[in-house]
Amino acid sequence: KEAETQQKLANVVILATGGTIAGAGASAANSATYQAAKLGVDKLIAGVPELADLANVRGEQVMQIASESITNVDLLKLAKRVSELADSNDVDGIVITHGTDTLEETAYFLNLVEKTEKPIVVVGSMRPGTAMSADGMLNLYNAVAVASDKQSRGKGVLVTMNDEIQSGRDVSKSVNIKTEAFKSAWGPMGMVVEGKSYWFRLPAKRHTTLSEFDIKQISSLPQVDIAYSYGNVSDTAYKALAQSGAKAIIHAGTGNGSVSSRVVPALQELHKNGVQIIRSSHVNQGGFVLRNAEQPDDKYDWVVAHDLNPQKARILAMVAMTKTQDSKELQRIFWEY
Ligand SMILES: NC(=O)C[C@H](N)C(=O)O
Repeated sequence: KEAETQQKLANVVILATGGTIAGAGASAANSATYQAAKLGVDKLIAGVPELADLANVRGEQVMQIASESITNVDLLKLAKRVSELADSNDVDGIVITHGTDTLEETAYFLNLVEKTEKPIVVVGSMRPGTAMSADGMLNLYNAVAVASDKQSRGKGVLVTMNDEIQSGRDVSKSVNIKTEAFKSAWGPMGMVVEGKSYWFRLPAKRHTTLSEFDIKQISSLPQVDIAYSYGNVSDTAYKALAQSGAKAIIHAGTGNGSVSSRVVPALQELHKNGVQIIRSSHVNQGGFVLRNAEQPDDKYDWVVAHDLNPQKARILAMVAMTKTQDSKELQRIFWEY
């Protein structure tokens, strides 16, 4: 009987990378003061025995770090392992446990480069497992539920936090401390409640199998950096980033991705020297940057990130620049993904 149920259940692999979901604090009252990336994947799985009701689950520790320390090399390593597993006949779905600080970047990266319809779900927690009302157990349970559900196939990389199913493209950490941290300007795709998914919308942007990018063809990522804008900003950071080798600079602009008159000349100069300038917005609840609004992008040959926040724009620019250095092509890619 047991063997029969095992056969019917989906095979889900949990790839653990660290983060608060694997964190531990000194006491149950420590919901914000703790060390991330302490618990191994076997302990995470053992902590939620109910996972066995949802799927045949096995774990792999890909790395053990807080997500603010993830590098491009780590990102490639993780994505390549996801791709190998997705190609394997005995894997139906993949869950990635991840710190929440850069979870949105990893989820978007995988959404762009993984050539599979199999569900890939990225999940984290806002409180360590040792804290009162820890959110990691339920988030992980929900992630495995979504990853083992056939309905989740072909919907792009997903994120399950706080009972919501979010698109890995759209979702962003919008609040810290609170468990309702992950929001998307375009709303969640669905809900997951007591192990069952309820879907309401689909992503309109190209992803996974419909993406022109493939992790199997990517062995390194170009240097793309972000410069933050504010009143009284100078061009120092932009120039320094270019000097350190940035192939593109994401302008984390005010409002509509506006650029201070003190910075415009430097950006024109940097672009003449081959650095792509990509205008995004750092407003909190979803920027919306349009070409030639605020700045004459056609004239300067700059690119706009549209609704992508600066950190997501960096991910797309890196992926796009593995294939093209042409600003028109980059702009097409920014509209389509
Ligand atoms: N809630 C978290 O996971 C935060 C942690 N700093 C991380 O990203 O690894």
